[in-house]
Amino acid sequence: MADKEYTYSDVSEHATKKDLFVVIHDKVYNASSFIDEHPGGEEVLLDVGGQDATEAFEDVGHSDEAREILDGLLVGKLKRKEGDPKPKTYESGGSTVTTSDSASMGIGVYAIILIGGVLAFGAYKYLQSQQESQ
Ligand code: HEM
Repeated sequence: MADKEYTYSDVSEHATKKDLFVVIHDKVYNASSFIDEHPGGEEVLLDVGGQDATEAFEDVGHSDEAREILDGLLVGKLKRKEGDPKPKTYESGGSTVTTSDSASMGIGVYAIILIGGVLAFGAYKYLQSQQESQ
């Protein structure tokens, strides 16, 4: 059953509390048995019912336990057709994507510190040579 393929339009037909499919990382999950137990409430799950919930799910930073529950709800995988919405937020199939942004920020900060250091050293050397020539 878990290797059944669903298109977006198949998934979008399951958007009620008793029959609730969500797509996360191109896999299709039936969340209706879990919705009453969801610590984040039923409202958020109903909001993404029948749609791609990858971004909403990853934004919350769900635990490994949440991912295990997800495994148990798997009903199939998503079959993409041309014109379907693009997969959301993940490029490498990994779980966290926002890290690349902060990594490049980090390099920028180091570059500024490095340039500042080089300039300060140059100024120090320059003043030293001025003093020596007096
Ligand atoms: C079928 C998919 C989902 C499963 C199996 C699931 C499971 C869980 C679990 C087990 C927790 C407890 C904390 C943790 O272990 O991370 C949790 C918390 C939470 N979930 Fe989900 N979740 C799903 C989808 C979503 C979606 C689509 C949203 C949309 C925003 C969402 C929003 C939240 C929020 C806000 C919390 C935090 C609640 C709190 O700490 O008060 N969840 N979820």
